[in-house]
Amino acid sequence: MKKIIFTENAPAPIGPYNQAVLKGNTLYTSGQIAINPATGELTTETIEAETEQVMQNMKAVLEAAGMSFENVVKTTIFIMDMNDFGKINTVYGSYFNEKTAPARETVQVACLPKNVNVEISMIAIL
Ligand SMILES: C=C(N)C(=O)O
Repeated sequence: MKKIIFTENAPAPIGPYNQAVLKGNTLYTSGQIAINPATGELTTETIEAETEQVMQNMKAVLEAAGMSFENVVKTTIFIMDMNDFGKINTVYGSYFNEKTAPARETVQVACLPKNVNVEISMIAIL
């Protein structure tokens, strides 16, 4: 049996998916984009601010499942421009201990929902 995770502290889904699904002790999150859940507006002033909003949204989803970034074992980062790689890494990296950071892949894509610049999904284990 799977458990649907929902929190108002992260943006509501903008399509036919849930913020996250817990199956057993494994949490599969949907990709988060930089929608501010308080306003419904995108945070895209800078790539750093955008990445920070994405990570804050993800933090809320993890917490709604009783987890934190410590529980994350794998992430995927989708970006529009590989030139942003360093700036995104700086913000993303501030959420993890370098020695215990999750596995990850980063891919540049042609387009993302709402024309954002970064989307991140995660897998976490209790
Ligand atoms: C934002 C998303 N996670 C989506 O559209 O799939």
